Amino acid sequence: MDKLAIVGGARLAGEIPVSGAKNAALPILCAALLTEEPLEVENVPYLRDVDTLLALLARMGVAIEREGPTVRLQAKRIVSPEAPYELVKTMRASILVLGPLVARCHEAVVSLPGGCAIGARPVDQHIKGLQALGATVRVEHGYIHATTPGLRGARLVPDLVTVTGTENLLMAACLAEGTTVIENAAREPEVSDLARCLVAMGADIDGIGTDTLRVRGVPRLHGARFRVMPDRIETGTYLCAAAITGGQIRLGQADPGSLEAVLAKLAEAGCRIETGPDWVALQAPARLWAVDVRTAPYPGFPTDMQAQFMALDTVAEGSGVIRETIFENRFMHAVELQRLGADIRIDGNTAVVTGVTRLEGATVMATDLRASAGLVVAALKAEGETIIERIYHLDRGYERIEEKLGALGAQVRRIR
Ligand SMILES: CC(=O)N[C@H]1[C@@H](OP(=O)(O)OP(=O)(O)OC[C@H]2O[C@@H](n3ccc(=O)[nH]c3=O)[C@H](O)[C@@H]2O)O[C@H](CO)[C@@H](O)[C@@H]1O
Ligand SMILES: C=C(OP(=O)(O)O)C(=O)O
Repeated sequence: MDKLAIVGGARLAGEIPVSGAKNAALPILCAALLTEEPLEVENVPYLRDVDTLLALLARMGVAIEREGPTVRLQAKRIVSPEAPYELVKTMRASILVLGPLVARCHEAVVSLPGGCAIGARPVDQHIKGLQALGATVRVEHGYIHATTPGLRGARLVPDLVTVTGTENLLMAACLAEGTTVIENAAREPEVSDLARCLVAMGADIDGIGTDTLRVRGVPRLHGARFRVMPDRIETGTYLCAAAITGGQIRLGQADPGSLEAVLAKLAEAGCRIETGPDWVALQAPARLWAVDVRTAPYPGFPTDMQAQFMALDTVAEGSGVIRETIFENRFMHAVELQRLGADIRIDGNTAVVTGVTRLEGATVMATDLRASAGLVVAALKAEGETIIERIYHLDRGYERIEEKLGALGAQVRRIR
């Protein structure tokens, strides 16, 4: 298993480009299931999760060609509307094939994703929504079996804000007969990116970017070409990496408008932030101030940036209170940060982080994707060498991470 070795202390400086967003690319690639015509998706990042999803789509009979960051998919005929446990267990986002398969094939058999390091993560709201659209759904032996004579539009009100739940129901609604209204919809920019791709494919969707999506079903969707938005979480992670080292960086091909809550917190921590239409630059102070963070659905502070900010607070001036409101078990990085010398007290969903003047390199274990990102941020500041084990988590979501950090002057190498 690959490991990452980071020698902390280098001040990050320079410019790198942001990759396409994992969490937008995954649902958009699944949208290819909704049409027999070709869908050409640009700016698709090279990530393990993308490989997993493309393998799953290929199994279903989707023809796939990849040329650099462009992926061309054509689902002329779906040979098997099934997503097996072996693939779904390695990537929860595989659940995103459920809505498109039910809409297009009128049947689907998709493994339940199961729990994962950050929480139970049930998919009851996906199922409830599909039932309201006229699917018969039963869960048996760990699989969701859904069938329908044809979906019909309905008013859907999920009990909570769910990102992939909204995406699944949005894709299903595009081919349902009549109008669907999704209230309490997730407003994450990745949901809007998917919606814009669906519109490019001929879907009729109003309310994009709001919490009420109105979809007038159409009999068929057609092919399209679509460019995936920049990854706001990757952007935020590199900004944190620069911030903790007292650095100065510029990120190109970015979308600063999609990460206002994160930029505001970095400014509160003492960083100077400048933005342009497709770039963001950060200049860090010699020492950061600790900031409080409370995760919330968009436009609130993203849970996917919580670990990276916990890392910042470990060496900041003062104390920061971090509240995780989305996932019930997303503080796995705290114990690993303590191994580097951090002062963190956990009480339920709250972590109180008191800044220390130095962290020390140690061997730590990555437990999930963003926990790993938090450890990378901390390791860049820690004195001496930090070895991060199990970095396959990082490879799920960060394209060429050691190359990008290296280009900014970090001392980082992959141990194979
Ligand atoms: C591939 C992708 O886009 N992943 C993102 C997506 O995950 P994902 O879409 O899985 O997260 P959700 O928005 O669905 O989860 C939000 C909360 O709702 C709960 N819930 C969700 C669905 C459901 O049917 N029942 C239920 O109880 C979850 O357990 C969680 O506590 O949004 C999360 C929250 O921004 C991000 O951290 C993930 O990076
Ligand atoms: C939690 C994440 O991904 P997933 O929903 O695929 O587990 C993430 O991107 O931080």
